[in-house]
Amino acid sequence: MKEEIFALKHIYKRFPLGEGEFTALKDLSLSMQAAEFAGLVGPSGSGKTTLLNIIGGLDQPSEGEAIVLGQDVAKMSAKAAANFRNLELGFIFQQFNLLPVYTVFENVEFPLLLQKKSKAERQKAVKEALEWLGIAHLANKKPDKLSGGEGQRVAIARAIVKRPKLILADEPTANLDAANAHNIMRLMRRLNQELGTSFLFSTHDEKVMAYLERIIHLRDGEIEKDEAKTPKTVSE
Ligand SMILES: Nc1ncnc2c1ncn2[C@@H]1O[C@H](COP(=O)(O)OP(=O)(O)OP(=O)(O)O)[C@@H](O)[C@H]1O
Repeated sequence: MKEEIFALKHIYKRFPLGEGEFTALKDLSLSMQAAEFAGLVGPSGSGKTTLLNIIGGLDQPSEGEAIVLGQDVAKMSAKAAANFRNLELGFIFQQFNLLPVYTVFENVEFPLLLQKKSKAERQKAVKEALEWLGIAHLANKKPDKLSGGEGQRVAIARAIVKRPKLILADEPTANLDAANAHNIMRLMRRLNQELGTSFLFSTHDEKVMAYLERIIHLRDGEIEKDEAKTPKTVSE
């Protein structure tokens, strides 16, 4: 049997709006199995980021059940959710979110410090992650000395260094040119296939969609279509 990565049931998310409220997610149910490479697509405001935030324990649903890696993120305290994110999940954002005063090595090491790993474990894991992404030679550079493609590789190394089962990637190619966007997608697909890491993207980018094997179309906070497709292969 395949391992379930998350299962959302009848999720509603309401935000206060003026005197009333705005419903950003409406009775949404969705699940994902281990090693899937999937994406949320849909018009601006359709609820993609809101949904990623709920799965990532960054926000809580107003109603419904959200089990992520066996844990009920809808009922966690803020502290428990932060701990869960540090231990279990990888995040990749369009702005990379690297810490400017630290080197590439230190940026990638950071999640392992939060996990209180020993120095020897940290060094081994960071070295492996940098090698995986082909950026070992950048270890001592500061983020402001990196190109966009290099910066996003560092962000991916930071996300995979703790070997999470699930990586959430919100518009990861938005700040990259076409060649870098393809390179980054190929790398993530390789990580997905070789390490078995599940990825859930939020994207408007056709280049990202080409690599996905499942596309979940959102509209006005609901799933309009959940489509399996044949992805572009990494060698294309
Ligand atoms: N904190 C908030 N307070 C009020 N409304 C919010 C909040 N966060 C999101 N919304 C609203 O919920 C809806 C969904 O937003 P969300 O950011 O999830 O959309 P999206 O599909 O990710 O859009 P984009 O593609 O532009 O990033 C939008 O109408 C947005 O204005």
